[in-house]
Amino acid sequence: MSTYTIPKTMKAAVVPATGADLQITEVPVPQPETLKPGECLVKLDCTGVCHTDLHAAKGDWPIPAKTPLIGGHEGVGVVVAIGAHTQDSPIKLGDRVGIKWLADSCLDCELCRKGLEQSCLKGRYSGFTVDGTFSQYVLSYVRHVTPIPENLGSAEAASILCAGVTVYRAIKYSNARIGDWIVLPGAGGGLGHLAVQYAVAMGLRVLAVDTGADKRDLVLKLGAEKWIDFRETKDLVKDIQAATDGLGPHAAVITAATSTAYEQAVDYLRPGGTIMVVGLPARASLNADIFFTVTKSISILGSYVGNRQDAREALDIAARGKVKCTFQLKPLSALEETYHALEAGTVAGRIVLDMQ
Ligand SMILES: NC(=O)c1ccc[n+]([C@@H]2O[C@H](COP(=O)([O-])OP(=O)(O)OC[C@H]3O[C@@H](n4cnc5c(N)ncnc54)[C@H](O)[C@@H]3O)[C@@H](O)[C@H]2O)c1
Ligand SMILES: [Zn+2]
Ligand SMILES: [Zn+2]
Repeated sequence: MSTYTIPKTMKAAVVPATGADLQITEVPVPQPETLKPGECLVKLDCTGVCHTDLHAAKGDWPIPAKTPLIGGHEGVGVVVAIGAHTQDSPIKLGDRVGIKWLADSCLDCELCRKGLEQSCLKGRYSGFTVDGTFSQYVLSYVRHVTPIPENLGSAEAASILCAGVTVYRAIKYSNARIGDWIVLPGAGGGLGHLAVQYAVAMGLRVLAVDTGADKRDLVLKLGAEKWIDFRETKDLVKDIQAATDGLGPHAAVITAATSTAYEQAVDYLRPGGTIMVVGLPARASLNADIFFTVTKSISILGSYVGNRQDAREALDIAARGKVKCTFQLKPLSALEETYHALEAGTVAGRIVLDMQ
């Protein structure tokens, strides 16, 4: 079902094989008459670039992405077609919606019913197991696209759909309460700079850890109270504890894409503290000292994006102006250079691609 004119081909960034260079090329647009019930076609305004897209293209994780792959999972656009015979669609033609990492799930298994739909065994992942948003149109699913609040621009909303919702949920489950200290290793990156703002909005005191003057200036402007440059400190544990009343932070939300950022978390956290495992470095395992994890009563929790409700809450907070993504808008042709910049750690905030 569509009242829009849909072209036969579109521009897309394709990863032909794991680890291969990106190709910007013309690919077929899924046509409205081929959509199954429950599927929809979204014409994208823009899409954020998450470090996850780079991990997927490089094959960093134990589960490989599909190939050829169109990556991307922070897309915002307009619904231009809905599959025939779709029952009770929560969205209509012309609605502005977001595409997040979890493209679809069964909504009927125990995990889905309990709100852990991102771990559904039938889950489909944008830019990983199904094609994502580095293209002008994307096929998605009416039950999982996220309505975008009217007063939030598409480019402003894009990175809330992955980076925002992920850190919002991680902070929510970190057990940190108003007035507590939270340390954010990776604070100057895409996830991290939003984490600073969600944490401040929740009344937490933020110690930001990252590197370089650009990221320092950004996180202090966004409300971090203290800053440590991980490349300059001689003793990270001592400096983090000194910055947080001598006892260490109550929680750590680790969004760095390197395993070194995890190494000393058990040592610097306050007894009773929580480590939120968010950053997904390549082929990494957590090495936590068991004796101190026990005697300091440390909780170590994995946190995986967020469910549909988390996405709506994270967007609502952004729409009310409490959290603003700091981004640079670039064309799709800048994706390759964006990957190099993420690898080099030189992106403060986010890069968002203009798909029009
Ligand atoms: N758990 C989830 O559901 C989830 C969701 C989205 C992204 N991620 C993962 O989160 C990670 C971050 O993604 P991003 O898009 O924000 O990446 P990014 O590259 O924008 O940010 C990472 C930041 O970490 C900093 N950093 C590197 N080493 C550090 C260290 N030792 N200490 C402190 N900071 C350090 C970098 O300078 C950079 O600013 C990626 O691994 C991504 O795959 C996880
Ligand atoms: Zn992401
Ligand atoms: Zn399910």
